[in-house]
Amino acid sequence: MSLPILDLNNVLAPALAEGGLDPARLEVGGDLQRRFADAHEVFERRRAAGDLGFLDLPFDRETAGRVAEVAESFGQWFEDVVVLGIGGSGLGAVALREALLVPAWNERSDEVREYHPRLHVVDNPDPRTVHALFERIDPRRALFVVISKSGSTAETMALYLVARARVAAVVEAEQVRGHFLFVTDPERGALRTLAEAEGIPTLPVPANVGGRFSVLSSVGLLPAAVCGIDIDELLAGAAAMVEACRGTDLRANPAAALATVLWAADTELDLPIHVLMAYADRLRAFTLWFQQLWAESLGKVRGDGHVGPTPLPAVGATDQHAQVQLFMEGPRDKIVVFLAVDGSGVEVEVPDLHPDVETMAYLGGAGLGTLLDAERRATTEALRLRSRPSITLEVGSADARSFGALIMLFEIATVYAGGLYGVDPLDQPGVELGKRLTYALMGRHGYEAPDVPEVDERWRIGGTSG
Ligand SMILES: O=P(O)(O)OC[C@H]1O[C@](O)(CO)[C@@H](O)[C@@H]1O
Repeated sequence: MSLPILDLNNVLAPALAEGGLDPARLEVGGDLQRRFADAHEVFERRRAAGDLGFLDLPFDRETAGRVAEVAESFGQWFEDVVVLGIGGSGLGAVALREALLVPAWNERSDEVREYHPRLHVVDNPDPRTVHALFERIDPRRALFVVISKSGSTAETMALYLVARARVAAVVEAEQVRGHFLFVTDPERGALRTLAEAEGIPTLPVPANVGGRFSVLSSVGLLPAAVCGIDIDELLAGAAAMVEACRGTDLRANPAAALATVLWAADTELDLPIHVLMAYADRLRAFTLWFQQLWAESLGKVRGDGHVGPTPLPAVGATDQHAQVQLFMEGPRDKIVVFLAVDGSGVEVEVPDLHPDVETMAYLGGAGLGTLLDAERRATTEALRLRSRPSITLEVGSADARSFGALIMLFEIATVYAGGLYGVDPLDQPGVELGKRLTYALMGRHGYEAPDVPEVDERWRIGGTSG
């Protein structure tokens, strides 16, 4: 199978006239290669300690079989499947649905229904979203898949309670549990306890797989399989990428090259903003999945300093008319990773209706896919001409197999990047304080209300008219 190709030319000298990395530094014996070797050692140590459970997921046939069984039997009894989960427990399902099921991101994807149930993913406890969902679906015909590794995340618990009450209002008491499936830690947490007490079916998130690395566990596989995505292909692509990312030779290990170049871009070239710009609507949600992965894994305290790149999602050609002005002429603090997708299989020809109108004639007879790809190549070249670096990841057709490979590439690169930055990419201590303060504000037992400074009304500006 063909795996994504990582093209580094436009971050290297001489293609980049100014500020490019010297390619010799990436060769065997080069200093970046040696620097990566240290990060690789950390990675291997953690792998041996059993911390990197996400690497085993593509080979876990038992879980894949169980997921397929649940999705094909239980899952197909329903008209609507509603995933309730946030962060790593929701973003992966959306990325898979958008990439592999619905071609256009801005279509009402949840209204596409043929054989499979419609898949909805609710992450935010926004009352308008939740209200609108329950206006559209019939809880008697809906399955709620509650996904939470910890089994305690406030947003997900609240959404579960709402869903539970909505179901209980319209079905017999003994049927309520048949409308729920929990995806959670195999041993711990409130969802696990509840499932055991009430006989609610569950699927596990392995204890050594953290939320943002869990898309290839039941967390992403179940929603994907329910709506007809070929999870075997997805896992086969991911497995091939695990095999491809071994060793310390940057020219033979794409995740190593990606992580090392992005780390060097931040720490040496002063390019701390890492833009992921997909030239396909259907990869927009993937860029949001990447944003969580990169931000939550790498934005950390190290010693007494703070490190971490800022991931910035973008979509071409849309963002050529929004963010590219900034990328071209704004501060030199960005490196763009382009996702180039081969649109083969689907092409829409532009008809040659006005051969005499100069602004339209050249488009006649071309394909929209050809135009989109030309725009990507042109943007890459425009950046290069201004010595603004970019990387291109050619992801092929972005079918289930290559998408699985792409997911694994970024997951492995993230752990490598953690080693390069000298931080633990698997934890997220920075989100705890906000969680505790929310508990306090919501009156959770044992959490004290924060001591908020008095508000000075003079600095609350606006709000009245006339
Ligand atoms: O799966 P859980 O435990 O509900 O957590 C949801 C998300 O919350 C976080 O812990 C913090 O934002 C993420 O890492 C995680 O993906």
